[in-house]
Amino acid sequence: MIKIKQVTLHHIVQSLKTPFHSSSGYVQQRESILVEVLDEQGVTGWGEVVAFSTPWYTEETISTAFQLLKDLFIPLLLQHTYKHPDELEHVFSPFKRNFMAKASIQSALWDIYAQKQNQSLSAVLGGVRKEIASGVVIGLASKSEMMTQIQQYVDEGYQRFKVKISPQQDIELIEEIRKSFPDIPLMADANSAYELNDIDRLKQLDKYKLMMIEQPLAADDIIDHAKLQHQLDTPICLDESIVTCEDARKAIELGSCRVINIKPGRVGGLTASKKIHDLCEKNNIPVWCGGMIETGISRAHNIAIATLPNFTIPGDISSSSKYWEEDIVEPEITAVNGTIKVPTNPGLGYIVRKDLIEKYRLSKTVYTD
Ligand SMILES: O=C(O)CCC(=O)C1=CC=C[C@@H](O)[C@@H]1C(=O)O
Ligand SMILES: [Mg+2]
Repeated sequence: MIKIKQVTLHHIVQSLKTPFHSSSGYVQQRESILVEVLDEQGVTGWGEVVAFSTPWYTEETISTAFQLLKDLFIPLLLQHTYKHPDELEHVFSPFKRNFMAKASIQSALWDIYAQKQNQSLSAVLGGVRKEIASGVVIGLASKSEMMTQIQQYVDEGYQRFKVKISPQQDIELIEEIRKSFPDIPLMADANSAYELNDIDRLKQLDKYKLMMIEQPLAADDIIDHAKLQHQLDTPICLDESIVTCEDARKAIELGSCRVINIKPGRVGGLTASKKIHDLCEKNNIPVWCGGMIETGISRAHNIAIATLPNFTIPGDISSSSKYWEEDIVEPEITAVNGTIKVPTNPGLGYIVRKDLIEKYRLSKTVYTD
């Protein structure tokens, strides 16, 4: 049984090495809340709130998550005892959405649970891979900067390249990339920058052998995504549209996508990620793990979930050094020749560096039962 006796929220901020642009948002200073959970037997688990400072990706923010953790989710966590982290889903279920806040606690509980089983997080989740293929994201920038970055990441050995697109920069960009890199595994992420009216424009992308187009239309529009998918050869991958397992079921049933991007934070944690994974597997929909410009803590959770069998496409899990001068885990996460080794030691498998947390910390708040 797991009984939690203390939760500490570390609110930190780090500068990205280079600012990150997508069609819907921009990040330079990355705020995060690191969630340190301690059980009665002295085992510590770590989670991370991956919401951004403003609601440009989904509606949650660092402040909304902080508020709800403090007022609701931490007091609830402290009230119960747990045989398994899945039980938290039920404890939090009376409260709608706010999945990134919920996921941060649940991930920490998974970390504790794995340590108590003396197994890696990957093993307790049912992972089957010893290493995962690493992909990389190229944010919106000038065409020439994006080309330079792609070359750099090709040289580093990454196995999949995702470029951000928008109606202002799409066909010509992809055309130019394909001229220089005819065969790289390439995909485009639009972060909802298009409307169904843009169908002719999107159809023009079919000739570039993209692995998929991610989230072309609005997050709440799986009907139009289905109409679009029926007319496109290129598979659609849904990101923002899938926040629950039910969303995934409906999108699959309607034919709104042929691939799903799972981000544990977006869907409420590792338990929900596993459920969506299983549903997709049954329906022959491959999945991959997205990224949230996160620290090594959330990256470690992502690595663990990406070892499940239906994560067959390289995701957005890249080296810590892509964004950070120094990551707050040791060893840092490193893709070597486009591959990340999955840690085998109990729990997360990385040591969290409290010295660095202190260095980047804006505030620390402790809650006890
Ligand atoms: O973490 C990474 O390396 C990539 C992150 C990334 O591409 C995204 C994070 C958050 C919002 C988006 O702009 C984008 C995505 O939609 O996947
Ligand atoms: Mg996306």
